Amino acid sequence: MGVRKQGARSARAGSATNKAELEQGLVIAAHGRHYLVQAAEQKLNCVTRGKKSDVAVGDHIRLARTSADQGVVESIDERRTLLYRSDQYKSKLLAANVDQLFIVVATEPSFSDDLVSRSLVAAESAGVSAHLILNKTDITEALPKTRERLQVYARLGYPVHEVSAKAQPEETRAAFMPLLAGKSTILIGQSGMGKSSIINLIVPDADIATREISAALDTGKHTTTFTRLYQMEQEASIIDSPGFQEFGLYQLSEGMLERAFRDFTPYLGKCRFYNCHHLNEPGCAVLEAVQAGEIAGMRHQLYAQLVHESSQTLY
Ligand SMILES: Nc1nc2c(ncn2[C@@H]2O[C@H](COP(=O)(O)OP(=O)(O)OP(=O)(O)O)[C@@H](O)[C@H]2O)c(=O)[nH]1
Ligand SMILES: [Zn+2]
Repeated sequence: MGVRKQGARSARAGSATNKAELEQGLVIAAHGRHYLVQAAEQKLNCVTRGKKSDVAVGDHIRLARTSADQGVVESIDERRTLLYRSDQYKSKLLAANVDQLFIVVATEPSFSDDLVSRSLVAAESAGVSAHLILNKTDITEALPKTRERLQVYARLGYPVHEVSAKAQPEETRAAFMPLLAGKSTILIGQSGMGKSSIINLIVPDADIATREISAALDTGKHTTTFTRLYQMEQEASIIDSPGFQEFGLYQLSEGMLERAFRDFTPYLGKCRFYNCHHLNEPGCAVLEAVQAGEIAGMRHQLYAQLVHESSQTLY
């Protein structure tokens, strides 16, 4: 998919400075500074120069070969989108060039609204569309309450798809396929939501591919601790990322934050002060909407927390 050789003379060790001589590749897995890259005919184990690790899974890169199955990343092609999170000290790239983010939640165990909203904010600010996948709908006792919890996101226009990877595998597969065709999709979710079960349903050879990638990158047995990309039919690709407990967004400025909250959009520009922070200013249209119940209090609290985080950035 989109991988082709650049010119007949492919690059040899260190000799390639001309872009046209470099080979093109797609980064399909990342582990520290080691990347597995799908080049024209084979997968290559690549490293970056120096200490840089600014390559993301999903990146289209130019590489110079250093041996039959190894190479050095020389440049990264312009990205359509880039999803990343960050803490106070540094940012961590999640995936490049994805079209959509699927957030997997479940009836059980309970999911975190904080992580869901943070993921949505990351998607909004990256220009990536976001969908919620509600898995384990077969656990009927917990279904009404979970649906109710997801209403806040559905009202904002985020599609919520109900599936049951275990109880209705065929229906689940059928529900996913049209959503994936022609797109690059990243799946994220907290541990236990059923993300692996879903990946195994929609990517038939996921286990084998993961073992191969793990062996090639020499990651040992910890097969789920790295992000990987599966290329599928119908020009679709799926990125599976390891579960995480935190989703720092320290990189987002206040201006980016207010725009990443869809619920704020109707009120922006309507506050008494043109430079309103929407935190405690008099005449703030956003705060009035929170008081009137038009914006969920939980969403505004997260906004305030993220504004606080963005002021703590040390890089
Ligand atoms: N009842 C029910 N259980 C499910 C469903 N899908 C997955 N599970 C179960 O939920 C548990 C977690 O599923 P996984 O697919 O391992 O979840 P995960 O999100 O990948 O979790 P980690 O591997 O910890 O990251 C397993 O015991 C699955 O069998 C479902 O649709 N219904
Ligand atoms: Zn305001």
